[in-house]
Amino acid sequence: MFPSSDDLATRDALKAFLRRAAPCLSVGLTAADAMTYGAAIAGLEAAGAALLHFDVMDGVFCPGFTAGPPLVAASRTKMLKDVHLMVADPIAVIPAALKAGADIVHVHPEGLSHLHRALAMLDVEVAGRPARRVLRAVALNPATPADVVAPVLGDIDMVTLLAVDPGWSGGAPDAALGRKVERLRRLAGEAGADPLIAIDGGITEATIGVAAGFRPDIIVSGSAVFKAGASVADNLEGLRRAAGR
Ligand SMILES: O=C(CO)[C@@H](O)[C@H](O)COP(=O)(O)O
Repeated sequence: MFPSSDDLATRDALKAFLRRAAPCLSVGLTAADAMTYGAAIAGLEAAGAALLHFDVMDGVFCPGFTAGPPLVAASRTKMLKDVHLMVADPIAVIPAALKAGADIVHVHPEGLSHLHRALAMLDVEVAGRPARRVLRAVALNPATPADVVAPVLGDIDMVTLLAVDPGWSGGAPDAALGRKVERLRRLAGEAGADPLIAIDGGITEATIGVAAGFRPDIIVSGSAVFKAGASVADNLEGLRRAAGR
């Protein structure tokens, strides 16, 4: 469900809250009908979703465009705002994402010259909420090795492994992704770090069991929640059941 004020007190408390719900679903709002985003958010809250995932696309880093920080700001919700910056210049977008109230911000290292700088920009309090810091996340494309995050494991709270290139669809969690999760766990252990691990892309009722088998803390799903035919509540329940929750 939703985090209590104790769960929100520190980054570690928030990570522990998300781990208690593992695999916690982060639901991609942009898969919903844009004319009904408000109703979609209300439906997710009623169905007990804890994380609302925003795919921010700029048409440069990935195909397609989405509304970005203005949509994050306009989305009034008790869910945590999980913002995935799929943009060519995250450093330019981070200030607006923070101002919009993001609780988690993902940056991609691919094409980014200054990953440390971007992560340092995320080391701030959540906009408008007291004494709580943003969770700093790095998202990796399927072809990007887990080792890329090794130098920054001490500076991040979460790593998201994509099963599909940003902006595309059709990927699915597979054995290679499982090996990448294991490699990430090993790197984190060596660094004395303990990031949340998320899997994103190609998640359906048929594939979520494979993803859950890799024991991630978070699984991102959009289309399988909003476009799978049944109601949002039933689709969420089906995903949770198939994930073994
Ligand atoms: O970020 C990406 C990659 O384009 C997506 O994986 C979405 O985050 C999830 O979308 P669905 O495939 O679940 O609709």
